[in-house]
Amino acid sequence: MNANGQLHPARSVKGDGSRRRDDDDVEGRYELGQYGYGKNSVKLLHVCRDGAFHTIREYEVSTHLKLFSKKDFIVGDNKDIIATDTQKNTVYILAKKYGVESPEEFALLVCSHFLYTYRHVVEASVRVEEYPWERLQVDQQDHNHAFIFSPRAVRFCTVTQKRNAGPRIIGGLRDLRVLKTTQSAFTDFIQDEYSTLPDANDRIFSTIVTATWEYSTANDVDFDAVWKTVKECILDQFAGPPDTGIFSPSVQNTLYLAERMILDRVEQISRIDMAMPNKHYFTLDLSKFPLSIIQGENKEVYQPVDKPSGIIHAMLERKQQAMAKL
Ligand SMILES: O=c1[nH]c(=O)c2[nH]c(=O)[nH]c2[nH]1
Repeated sequence: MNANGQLHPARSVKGDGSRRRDDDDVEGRYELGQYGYGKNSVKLLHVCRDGAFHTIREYEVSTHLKLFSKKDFIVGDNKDIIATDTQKNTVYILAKKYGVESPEEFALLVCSHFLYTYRHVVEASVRVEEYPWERLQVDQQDHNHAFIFSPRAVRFCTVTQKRNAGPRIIGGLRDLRVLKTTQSAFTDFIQDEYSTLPDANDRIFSTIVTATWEYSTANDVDFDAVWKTVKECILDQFAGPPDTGIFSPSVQNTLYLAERMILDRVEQISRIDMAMPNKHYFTLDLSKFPLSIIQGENKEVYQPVDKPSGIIHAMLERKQQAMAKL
């Protein structure tokens, strides 16, 4: 606490209360645009020990701060800098003091710590990426303290908070790679002098899904449950029931239906943005080879082609009147 009884002195305010303006270009010719600094990828393993039953969460945490003053950039005055090394230490200390809940809750905690502790921080942004550890099962029984890395999809979030404003919480999922061998077609598209792709009534559909979504609130959200629901909706719309599957007329339509299902299921999500590259598995025309080698139509051997890939993306958001009702 300082002499004025302030818990957290506003460090960019001079003794006489006026703001320092020594952060403009000396000759007034240029203006600094977006700026900020922080620590990327602070690696953290948190172990929660409940007797013999242990739970882990492993994160990479990136912290970014925007300070009121730009004097560190412009005149080389470091007095306002919260060193990136200090930011790294803060991540560990907060994890030790308060534990590690979901990525979103931990990011909210780190953001509010920086804004509360340093009055000259005008914006804090924290990204958390979670390592996909799953509890090991032995003979269908959960292991007390052993885990297996199951990289089915990477979970991440970004929380950004400006001083005197609520947090903006973005949840995310990436690297969810899926493939199905039927129930996908692509027909009826423009055929003109530039086209060579024939209609496909039954093709392989494979993609690597990325999704990011924005929460309209931080209150009473079970972030872990929401992440699972988002993943389930995407898989549901991609795969459908185990015996029959679900028909996809295009990547576009499958992507849209997944987004719609997510907005239907999770009312705290205000918008969702998804990208699905079309990872091509081309049908090989083997008809020119002798019949003694090739028996009938080839529906077994495909050619995976990584690049180029199609890329389909769309953002779906609630209309304003629907938001007002929430
Ligand atoms: O689902 C698809 N959407 C497209 O826009 C497209 N374009 C393409 O060549 N193949 C596909 N598949």
